[in-house]
Amino acid sequence: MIFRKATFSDVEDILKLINDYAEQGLMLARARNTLYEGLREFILAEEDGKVVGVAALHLVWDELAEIRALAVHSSKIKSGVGRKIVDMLTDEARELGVKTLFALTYQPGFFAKLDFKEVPKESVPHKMWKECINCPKFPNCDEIAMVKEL
Ligand SMILES: CC(=O)SCCNC(=O)CCNC(=O)[C@H](O)C(C)(C)COP(=O)(O)OP(=O)(O)OC[C@H]1O[C@@H](n2cnc3c(N)ncnc32)[C@H](O)[C@@H]1OP(=O)(O)O
Repeated sequence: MIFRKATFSDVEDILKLINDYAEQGLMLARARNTLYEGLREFILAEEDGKVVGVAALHLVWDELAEIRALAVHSSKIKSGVGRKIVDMLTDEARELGVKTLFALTYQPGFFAKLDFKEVPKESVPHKMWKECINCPKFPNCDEIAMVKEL
């Protein structure tokens, strides 16, 4: 398995991976245009030419960044792919000077394993929510806020 930055030729595979889970209500769906615009944020896992895992590091504000769009193919669940991708994005965040890394998720147990702590949504910086207005669930967010101080 190799872990690498995403390129244009990965877009359709990434969309399918994310949006299949979105249909099950496990994560938010992505539109093709936003994926192109944010393509440089993505790291993926590839095995036998197939994309089997993906996630993005999104910079939000001064020293603040988000792990988003994390998805591992069902055939590779619980084999360390998600951890490896989030660890790589965490290293990248550190290099950039990020001090607070967060995720909004329905999988707090996974993020807890990676030393993220659950926090009350009201306690997180307002800047963290600046893109929520574009979310179909706004203002009724039911995701859990997980934070890791770097
Ligand atoms: C910010 C966001 O994008 S939230 C969206 C998250 N994505 C989804 O829910 C889509 C569907 N789910 C998935 O794609 C995967 O199950 C993921 C991304 C949640 C986890 O990826 P995996 O590659 O299976 O996790 P990985 O194998 O690296 O697990 C790391 C550790 O977390 C544990 N773990 C994995 N998933 C979970 C979970 N859902 N709940 C609790 N613990 C978990 C593993 O057992 C492992 O523990 P260990 O180190 O003690 O062995």
